[in-house]
Amino acid sequence: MSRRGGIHSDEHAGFDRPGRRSRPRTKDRPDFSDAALATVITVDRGRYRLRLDGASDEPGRGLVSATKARSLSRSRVVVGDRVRVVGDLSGEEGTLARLVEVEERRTVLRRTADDDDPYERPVVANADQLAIVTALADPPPRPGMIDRILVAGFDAGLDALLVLTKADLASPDEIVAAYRPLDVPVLTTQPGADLSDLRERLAGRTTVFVGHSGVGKSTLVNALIPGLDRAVGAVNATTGRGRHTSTSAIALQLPALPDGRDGGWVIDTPGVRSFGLSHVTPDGIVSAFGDLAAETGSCPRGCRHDSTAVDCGLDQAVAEGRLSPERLQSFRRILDARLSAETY
Ligand SMILES: Nc1nc2c(ncn2[C@@H]2O[C@H](COP(=O)(O)OP(=O)(O)OP(=O)(O)O)[C@@H](O)[C@H]2O)c(=O)[nH]1
Ligand SMILES: [Zn+2]
Repeated sequence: MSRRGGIHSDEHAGFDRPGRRSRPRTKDRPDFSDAALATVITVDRGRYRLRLDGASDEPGRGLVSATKARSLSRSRVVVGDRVRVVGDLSGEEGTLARLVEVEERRTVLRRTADDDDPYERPVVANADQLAIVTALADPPPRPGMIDRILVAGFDAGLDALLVLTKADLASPDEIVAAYRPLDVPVLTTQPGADLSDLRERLAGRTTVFVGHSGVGKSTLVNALIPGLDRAVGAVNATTGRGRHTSTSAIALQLPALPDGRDGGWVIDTPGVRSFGLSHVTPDGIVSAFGDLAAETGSCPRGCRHDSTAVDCGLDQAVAEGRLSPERLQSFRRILDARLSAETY
């Protein structure tokens, strides 16, 4: 993976002309290390909405709009990116700052449009956790989809969390049982539910919310952030924009916990229909599970660790009692989500 200007530019690797990349860059590149730091909270057709570091927590403070400097024209900047910004930082109506540098990403959640798409696209940068929001009914849960999103999250090194909505309509028991062997925490909600467990899980970290359209993700985000009115068509206090913002991801700050701790950030993403995984390798998934990864040392080269694999170290670990068969079975179900071409 090559780096340029502090950003992983791998997503467009296929388009890069060779001469450009080898150009020496340290000598004449301006030094922006003193420029203000900010986080990208929305991206809308070449306009970036940023929140400056150190701004007060009051809604609407420290927000500026920016465009990318020409030096970044070929780098993709996504929600969650940490950036350096110069120019007019007043945030006043009509002002436009200039985004000059993207800091190295801690994590990148990626997806491909579908499994045949050779170009992986970063979706969100620097998240800590991925919350998969699924309704227990209306629409019914799609375990294949949950698994695919989980795979992308594990591959990105994010912690996973399953949030089951509409618990007033159906029982969560089956899904809870399916994910227990993988140690994925499962929380349930319904109208009027106490969200303190969820708030606790979100506190102090950045969590990407991903889910199929109609599962109640906006309802949940609105419940977490009083006064937000997400996706009801009204102008949004945080972004100053209307309903169309729900077609792109947005970072939203959660209120502090009752004891004063930082509530964390949610990155709400638009309802997904598919989650292509062609960029994910079996070893990328295995590495999310330390105990399993430790057992793959004896696997033959190129082992896919799936149920058809021959001499896989994971089977040996079960045979020798170091790994529970349920955990291996659940892991392989996840792996199948990557290997199958199924999309939704
Ligand atoms: N019974 C029940 N209905 C819910 C619950 N949560 C949300 N709903 C309803 O489900 C429908 C979809 O909710 P939204 O919050 O718009 O779902 P979404 O996932 O944001 O969907 P998109 O906006 O299409 O991405 C609405 O009619 C909600 O009132 C719940 O816990 N129980
Ligand atoms: Zn193996």
